[in-house]
Amino acid sequence: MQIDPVENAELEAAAQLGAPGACGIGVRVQSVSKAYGGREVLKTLNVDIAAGEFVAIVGRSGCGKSTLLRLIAGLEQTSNGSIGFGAEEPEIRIIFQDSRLLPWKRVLSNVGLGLPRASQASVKALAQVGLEDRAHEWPAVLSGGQRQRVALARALVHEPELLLLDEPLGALDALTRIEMQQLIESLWKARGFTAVLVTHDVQEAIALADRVLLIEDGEITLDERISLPRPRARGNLAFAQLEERILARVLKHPAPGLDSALGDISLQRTVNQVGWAI
Ligand SMILES: Nc1ncnc2c1ncn2[C@@H]1O[C@H](COP(=O)(O)OP(=O)(O)OP(=O)(O)O)[C@@H](O)[C@H]1O
Repeated sequence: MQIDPVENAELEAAAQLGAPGACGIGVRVQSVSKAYGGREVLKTLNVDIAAGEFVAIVGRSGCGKSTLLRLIAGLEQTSNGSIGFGAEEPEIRIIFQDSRLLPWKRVLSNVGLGLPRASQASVKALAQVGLEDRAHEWPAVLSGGQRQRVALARALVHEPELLLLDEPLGALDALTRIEMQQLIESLWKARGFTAVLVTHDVQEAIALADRVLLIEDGEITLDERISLPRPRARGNLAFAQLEERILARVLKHPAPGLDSALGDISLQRTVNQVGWAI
């Protein structure tokens, strides 16, 4: 993975942004732009992510969320600007919407991919995602949610300092999705890594993140700090108001008054128990 190093002073600053996590690293995105074939997808983006912070990125389809994640992961190069980390050789892992497990390897071997041998660490990581009893099965017999748990274990086994999540729960049913959100939050709290989550689901972003970033027209146009106490009750009034406000912002409609907002919320909750997707 190719990482652009930042200057020492900047590294320290990035590492010290906000409350440092137990083993998270800071990220500094500085004047980053990305173009494909002359079409600019990201325009001079600037954002600092503190060590141990949980940041969610939302925005309409095609706005550049996954592109930013791939740039942070070092899977693609920026057209301009730089991305720096609070460590010289950061341990970065990325999880996608599909688990990308190797079908010819059993669950435990998938978790231990890249490690010299199936180790205690793989067993422990599998236990942390609640799948220790499925270690010797094939990925094909697991449910979609279980496969994503294995993908999570495969990332955790490397003790990531930065975990990038590209719509990892997008294909899951409503209940599994909420269970997975809780699992991700508990692992993040226990391990202290920095997390960057791309999601279409505003409710998911608010449930999990310390900050929600909105990308529009290749720029970050909203950087909202979420100060609700954790764990966050989705039915709570403050949660619902925030969700309404951010969604209105994403859709570029003015947020309605509180009364009508609450009416809409209860209606939409009945229709869609997961939350509002963009
Ligand atoms: N390798 C590529 N070559 C050309 N264009 C690309 C490439 N990767 C992404 N794009 C374009 O960049 C834009 C942003 O894509 P990106 O996948 O980052 O959007 P997104 O916000 O993650 O979308 P979605 O929510 O639908 O996944 C899109 O218009 C896409 O077609």
